[in-house]
Amino acid sequence: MSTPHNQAQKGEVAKVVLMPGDPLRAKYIAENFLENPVCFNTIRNMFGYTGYYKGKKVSVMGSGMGMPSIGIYSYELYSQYDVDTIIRIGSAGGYTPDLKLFDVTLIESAYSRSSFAQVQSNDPDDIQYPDEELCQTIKDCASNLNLSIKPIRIHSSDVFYCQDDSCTKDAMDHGCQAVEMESFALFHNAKVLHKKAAAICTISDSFAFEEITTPQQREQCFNDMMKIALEASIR
Ligand SMILES: O=P(O)(O)O[C@H]1O[C@H](CO)[C@@H](O)[C@H]1O
Ligand SMILES: O=c1cc[nH]c(=O)[nH]1
Repeated sequence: MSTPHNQAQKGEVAKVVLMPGDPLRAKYIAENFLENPVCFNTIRNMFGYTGYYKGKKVSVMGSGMGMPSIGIYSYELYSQYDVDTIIRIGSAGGYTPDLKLFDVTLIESAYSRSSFAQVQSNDPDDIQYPDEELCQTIKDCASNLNLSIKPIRIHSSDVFYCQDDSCTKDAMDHGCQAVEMESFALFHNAKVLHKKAAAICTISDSFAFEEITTPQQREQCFNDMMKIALEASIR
């Protein structure tokens, strides 16, 4: 079997998939954290790998940027590859000055003005939620590793470059502390397919101060988030 977007055969993908937006972040994790990683997808360079972490089978695959992209990959993983759990491991822009570069956040809810949920299943909710038990596991793993993880509400935006700050203001009025582009759709797909999803994001830049991480850092330096997600994936 294969799909138009994923050439993996059934059984080549683990029950748990870690999903960064950047396919090169997926490659980095596979090559640096997994034992015996095998690449199962190269279509559109959306690399996917399955290997072993502490003896347990784990997959890692890029989602691409934005809700249409993660919408396709996550739907196929859940519905055609029998994946139970997807943990997004993303980057996010901080809205508030208390979120510093490299802070690791746990997404406890995702607010969006996207039509993704409405179009996908007539779901009018503008807030989507991750799996509570999985979030608790992630918090426990962070604590066991002695790493800090900040619970936040994320803004899942359809637009990276906005013409003015009205979209940011609206999101902050809805309690969002940072922005990314995928969690809302991932949580929605998990909900309609009765699967599990969570998201961990590392702060890569900020609307409150000038500093910014480089593309290379976003690919290879978010190791705390990667370790927490890997530990959670085998629990
Ligand atoms: O680093 P990733 O996981 O791609 O996440 C964030 O980075 C991209 C924008 O630069 C968007 O996909 C956003 O959600
Ligand atoms: O979507 C994103 C991700 C990181 N930083 C941003 O400003 N937006």
